[in-house]
Amino acid sequence: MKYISTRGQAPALNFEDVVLTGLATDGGLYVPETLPEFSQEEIASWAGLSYEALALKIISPFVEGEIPEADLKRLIAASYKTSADKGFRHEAIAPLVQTGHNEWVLELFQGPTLAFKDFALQFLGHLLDYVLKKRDQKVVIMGATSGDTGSAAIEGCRDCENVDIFILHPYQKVSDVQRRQMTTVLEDNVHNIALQGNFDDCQNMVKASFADQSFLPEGRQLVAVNSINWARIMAQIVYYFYAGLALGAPHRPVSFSVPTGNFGDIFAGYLAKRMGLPIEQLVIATNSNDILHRCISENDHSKQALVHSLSPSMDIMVSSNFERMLFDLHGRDGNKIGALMETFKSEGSMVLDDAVLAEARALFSSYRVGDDETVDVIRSVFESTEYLLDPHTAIGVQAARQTRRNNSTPMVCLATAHPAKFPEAVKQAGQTSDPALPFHMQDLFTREERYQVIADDLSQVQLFIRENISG
Ligand SMILES: Cc1ncc(COP(=O)(O)O)c(C=O)c1O
Ligand SMILES: N[C@@H](CCOP(=O)(O)O)C(=O)O
Repeated sequence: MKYISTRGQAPALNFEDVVLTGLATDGGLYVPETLPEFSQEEIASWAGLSYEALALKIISPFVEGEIPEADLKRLIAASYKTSADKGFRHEAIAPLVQTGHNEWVLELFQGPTLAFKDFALQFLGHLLDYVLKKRDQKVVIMGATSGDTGSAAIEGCRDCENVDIFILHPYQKVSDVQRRQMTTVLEDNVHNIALQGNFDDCQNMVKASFADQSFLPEGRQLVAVNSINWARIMAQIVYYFYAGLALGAPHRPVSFSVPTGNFGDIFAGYLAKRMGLPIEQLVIATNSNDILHRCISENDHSKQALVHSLSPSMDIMVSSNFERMLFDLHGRDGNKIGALMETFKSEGSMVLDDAVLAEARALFSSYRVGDDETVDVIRSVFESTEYLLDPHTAIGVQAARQTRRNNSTPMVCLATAHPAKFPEAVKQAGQTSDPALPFHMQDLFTREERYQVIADDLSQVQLFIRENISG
């Protein structure tokens, strides 16, 4: 399988090189040159497979010719093991819970750091360890987080011998639980930077560093743990198939509502559809940082000031993976995407052609949910079902309810995080005590923290990284 850049000017790469490369040299993102497609019969034959067995079916074609099946099987088994602390806390790995008429919540927060990021980052950690040992290579991971990617990446990579990991989070703009999940990991190869800026500033800094890596010591290269890394998206495709099969696909269609920020998760859903899963509706659910909702509903893809919300992990204005979507919507014309992204960078906005917009609207519904509505949904779902949603999941549930076209098709709302990560929103929704953290995190607030506050200044951040890379 070859991978090509969305901007058409970078060399095509194989899977392992794509995993280690992050951003393409032309600033684009890597996507598979061709997408595997599964027949309805083949998908039907997967009914009842375990999560690991299904992951093997879906991931195999993407790594064919590079990772032998026995090795891939081992990586997958290590990534999706059940355990009370370092693994998934539910036998089903991604269990479904019914919250309304033909409405389901897919619990993607059963992993070690309580967010959907564990699905891809547990796998990426094992994959990197495997590839780097094979190549006898050391790398530097640099990642940006609005709260969840950071801890999942640290958890996934803390035991990788050949990795130094540097995670940038926006100072004082992630929840206390999220920050402590990252900053209480004290291994020598783990470094947390609290950047005096917002998530977009963190992400810009990461992208700028990928574009010019001359600040690194000789022989080191940056590796991405954000969803610019293709392996992240690939691993996330699996749970769409898993939920769809559990609800009767491919014999009946299924819909998904996805709390959206960087557009990685819903892009994985779009790919699942193209690979053969009969998905009827894909809902982009945003908080008040609603550039994607405005784009789909009004053709207004313009940057606005980033607002700090009760769903901080989705406080994102520039959604990296939308570029991958635009690439497909523009007939995979890299030159067009290069020009479009340049316009967006220089003018802060872009307008889609009528045909492109029409196709985007055929593929996606969208809805924006502000903080008050988020709190109301957490409260009302709890009152009717005693099920406690986290604020991001609540946005997905509300967007599903507001945009749903067909009640006879199961609607799956992706539960992207555990409510214990966001006690503030939960309290505002009328809960009198904080949701309990799982057993392995009960001492989180007594653990020692280590992090560095740094100004929103590229050279200061790069200096910190350079000085802290292991020898
Ligand atoms: C809890 C949670 N929900 C939703 C999202 C949005 O996912 P994506 O960035 O893949 O759109 C994120 C992070 O991005 C998140 O951490
Ligand atoms: N919500 C994310 C933001 C980064 O998104 P990613 O999927 O590109 O890693 C977070 O929690 O950090």
